[in-house]
Amino acid sequence: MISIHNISKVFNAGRPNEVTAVGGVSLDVRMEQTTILKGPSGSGKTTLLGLIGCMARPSAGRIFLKQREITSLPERFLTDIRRTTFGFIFQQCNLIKGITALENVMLPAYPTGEKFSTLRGRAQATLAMLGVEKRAEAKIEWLSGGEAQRVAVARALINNPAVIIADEPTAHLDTKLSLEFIGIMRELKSRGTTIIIASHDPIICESWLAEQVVELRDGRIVAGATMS
Ligand SMILES: Nc1ncnc2c1ncn2[C@@H]1O[C@H](COP(=O)(O)OP(=O)(O)OP(=O)(O)O)[C@@H](O)[C@H]1O
Repeated sequence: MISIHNISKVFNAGRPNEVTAVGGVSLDVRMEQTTILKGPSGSGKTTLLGLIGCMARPSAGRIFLKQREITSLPERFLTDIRRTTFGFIFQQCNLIKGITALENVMLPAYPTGEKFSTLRGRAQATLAMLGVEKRAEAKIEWLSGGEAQRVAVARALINNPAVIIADEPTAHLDTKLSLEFIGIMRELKSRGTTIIIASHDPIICESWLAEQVVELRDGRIVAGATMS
């Protein structure tokens, strides 16, 4: 369980342009389930994902990962938790051009200090699991949209994370690719992965992925919007 207790994130605190992106959110994310954060643009979805995934620190409140309070841990512990617990899928894939699909997948695992050949083998196996092993040596700019999406998922999986965090993963995909993405998530869920997705795409929000839906507006949970 990831327990979020009264968490807030304020940007530019004390300045005229102060923004409360997340204001007093409390939420339990169940492991091995899928949770969707939905809400209009600017409602705080990305910020909340970043807080859950230890990419940013909250201004107030606490987060517990399997009963361990992680909010106040020193940065080096947070980096470690981020790397071993979470895999991130971004809106525009965020793959690095100029290097190959395989190299992109391996990148998040370099800091683990693992042997290069072991890491390479695991990256190849992950690409194969997603059906894009034949594109391993292709540069990112040579990939189709669907291939790039699968490589982005492979990169998120390389450190075998317990939790996948995806921010608007279908925003730039057509219906076919969006359904493909949902299929990949189904496979991950069947392997016991916890999935948290920020999306306002009806294809996602009305799919089986909507096990727990949390609706945000102006950085707060809309009353009565959490369902399971
Ligand atoms: N680094 C930042 N500095 C200042 N304000 C920020 C920053 N990041 C986000 N915000 C503001 O916080 C609010 C919530 O933004 P956030 O990106 O979390 O919303 P969102 O629901 O993910 O929106 P979208 O769907 O458009 O990505 C917005 O008003 C945004 O402008």
